[in-house]
Amino acid sequence: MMSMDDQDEIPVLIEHEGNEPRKVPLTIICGFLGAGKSTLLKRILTEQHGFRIAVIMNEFGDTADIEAKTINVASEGEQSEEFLELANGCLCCSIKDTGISAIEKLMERKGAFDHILLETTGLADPGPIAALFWHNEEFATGLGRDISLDGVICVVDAVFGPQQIEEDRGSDTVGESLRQIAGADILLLNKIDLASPESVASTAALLRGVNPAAPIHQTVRAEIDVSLLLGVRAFTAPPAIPPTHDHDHDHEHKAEPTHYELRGITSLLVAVPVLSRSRLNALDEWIRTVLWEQRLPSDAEASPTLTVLRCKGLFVLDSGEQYVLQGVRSMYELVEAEDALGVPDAGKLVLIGTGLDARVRTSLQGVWA
Ligand SMILES: Nc1nc2c(ncn2[C@@H]2O[C@H](COP(=O)(O)OP(=O)(O)OP(=O)(O)O)[C@@H](O)[C@H]2O)c(=O)[nH]1
Repeated sequence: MMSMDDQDEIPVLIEHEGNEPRKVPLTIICGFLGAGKSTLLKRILTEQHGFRIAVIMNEFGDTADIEAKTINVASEGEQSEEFLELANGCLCCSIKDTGISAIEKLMERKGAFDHILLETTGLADPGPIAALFWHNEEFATGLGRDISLDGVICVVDAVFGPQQIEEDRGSDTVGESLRQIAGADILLLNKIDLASPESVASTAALLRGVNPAAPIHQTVRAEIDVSLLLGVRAFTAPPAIPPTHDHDHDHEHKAEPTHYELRGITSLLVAVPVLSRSRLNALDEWIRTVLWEQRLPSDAEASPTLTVLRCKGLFVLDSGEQYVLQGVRSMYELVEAEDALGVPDAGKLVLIGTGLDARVRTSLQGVWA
């Protein structure tokens, strides 16, 4: 498995693995500081929703007072993990050091739960964590082979979110809040009771501008049907990309003018016509060149501004087959859709990152022109 950090290795496309035993899906929760991650977890840990969820938190904090059936403490050297079995069937696990050992411990109890939620600390970039769980070879040979990444949820503060994004925009690099939004499969716009409807709408538009592929759920105290968050199979199912319209979806061209000029992060949503097999191969090569070499195939040199943080796509072949593209940074896979979704008459591709301008769109469209 590849990342841009492994400069020395030659990237290899992941092969489709075919039939394999059911894996436990894992969902990553990230979010802005104080946006409501703990509130969401507490809700999941206490509500009767019928899901047996194992939650991995950095610390129990004020959720430790939740009524627990049994408490198990496992200590190994300096590591210590605690497990709480909760009345609603959830299993709660605290991690104080690296997440992996806690997750491996948890997997020894496989059967006690059917979904894992992993909370990250505020303002952590979910990209590397998602990459870890997503076809990480080292991890995949251990207990982690039984885990599949279901999706990344980002909780955004409706009050301070815009300000946080504004601050990120002021920094020279792409800030963490933008990376979080860009890397999410689901966005929770929380605390909408504390913001005016106009402000909530403008923040939602801002989020859509950064990440047009993720549904946005507006919540108060993270109140949401848990089934909207889990089992989305963001990394194996065809992505629920909004329909493409005639007008451009580049951030620069968005209808909603926003005073948050999103420095750095842009998104490109392109309709892809029905492709022949050879065009799909050409598209694969285009994606590979952009993701791994940070250049357009027509350019000799890498572009310092061209970065793809996240990509998703659904491509339809003239044979009727459908292919799903999923990528986190320089890692991506292009596999035949597990269950073809009806017969869409065309495909689409979403790229989220930096430097995704009109030249990139033109170059991409040149693949099938
Ligand atoms: N009014 C209002 N308050 C909320 C809402 N959601 C969360 N809060 C409050 O906001 C504060 C922060 O919420 P947390 O759930 O702790 O946020 P967090 O993202 O876990 O915070 P960190 O872990 O510190 O990053 C708490 O006091 C919550 O009770 C909401 O929708 N409306």
